[in-house]
Amino acid sequence: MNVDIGNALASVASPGVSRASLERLDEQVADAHERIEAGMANAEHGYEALNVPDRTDPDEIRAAVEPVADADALITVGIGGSSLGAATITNALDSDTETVFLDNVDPEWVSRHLERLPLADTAINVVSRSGTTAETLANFLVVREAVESAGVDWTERTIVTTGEAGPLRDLANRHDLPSLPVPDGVPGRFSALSAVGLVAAAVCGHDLEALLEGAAAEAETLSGSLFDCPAYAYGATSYALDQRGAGVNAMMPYAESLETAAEWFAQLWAESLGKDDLGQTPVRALGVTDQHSQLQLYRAGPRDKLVTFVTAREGEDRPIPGTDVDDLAYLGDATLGDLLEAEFEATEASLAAAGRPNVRVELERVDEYELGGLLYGMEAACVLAGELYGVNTFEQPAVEWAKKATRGLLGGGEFEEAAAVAEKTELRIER
Ligand SMILES: O=P(O)(O)OC[C@H]1O[C@](O)(CO)[C@@H](O)[C@@H]1O
Repeated sequence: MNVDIGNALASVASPGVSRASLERLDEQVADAHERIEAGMANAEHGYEALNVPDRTDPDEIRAAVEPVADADALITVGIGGSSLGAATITNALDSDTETVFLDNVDPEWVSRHLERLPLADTAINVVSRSGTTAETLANFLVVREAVESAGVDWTERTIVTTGEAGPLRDLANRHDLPSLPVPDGVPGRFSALSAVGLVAAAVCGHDLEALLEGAAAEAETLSGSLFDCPAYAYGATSYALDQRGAGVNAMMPYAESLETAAEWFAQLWAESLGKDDLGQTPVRALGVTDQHSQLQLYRAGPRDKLVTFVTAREGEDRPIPGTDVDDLAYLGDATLGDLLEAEFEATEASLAAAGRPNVRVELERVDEYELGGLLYGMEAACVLAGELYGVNTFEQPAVEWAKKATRGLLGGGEFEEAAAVAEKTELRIER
């Protein structure tokens, strides 16, 4: 990925970061890079995430999915990092395999999917690092029951990706299921380029080597200066803008195929940096669509936002037919791609004209190689930002309270968190 941080400079935007400030910050980037390099070299927890492309074996993944490689449909049962990386990749690329990501426990939504999928020709990709995530286990049990009710042997349709121990590992061993390990020392949100994200890509027939080559090429750009490394430039600029008041980061890809990438980024950024009362709030947005909804706030609301545009320089195009509507005649000589690009450039310029900071992340096109670079680049940007914030980038303790409360509410043990639920302060306004 390439980045253009020109519209984040203080000469353009407020908040903005001066070139001199970036040069001073670059000293911290150099120190952070040394820590990152050492962490990678020692396979330290978290930093190991940036070694994943070197550690992932595409042949091992393809061998595991071979029994279901011809599936017409794929259900991935996982949540957070155990779903969003896979969804980012498969939702961005064309495939004949229909993909469904059960990463919520909304009963109507789950039932609708199970009723319409060809379960006899559906692969089941169960992913959980811990193997204990309630939503994933609950959805797996529901999917297994539905598949059995359809007269299908679920053990012939299921692949498991999980840790060395836990209920899912036990299940895989007990039923001799094809299974893959999750990478040691890699938090789920950083594991898109491991089996966690690539099993789904393999079932869909995507080029795993290209994904990993794109990531590896991005890894080669990691250096001791933000001025030589797009990922560090993005991470450092986002951090610097947050320090100057841009506490929100709207991730706004100008490609439908990258909509899920914004959702993946939101977990990566929020769960890694949201600690010690610090962190920048990611907002999922989409161009051109959100020009007709959120742009008003981005351009004229509080000066508390960075907008991150992600664009692809090349892509399939389609002409706009001529029209006899005079006011729209100018469209008749254009293509949809021309319109998309013009709207992106106009929106980028409209924010700059209003002094609203924005950064452009550029891909050549949306393919496996570029996706691998984007995923790796944003992971590296996040690791660097975590170093600059001085937070523990790779843990997520704040999510545990609600898990305990949930278990308590469902009779899974005595948890004071569950008791707190009953003590809710109420002020009900009823119809
Ligand atoms: O892969 P697991 O262990 O099921 O966890 C799923 C997700 O839940 C979290 O642990 C947060 O609860 C995320 O960090 C993780 O990606």
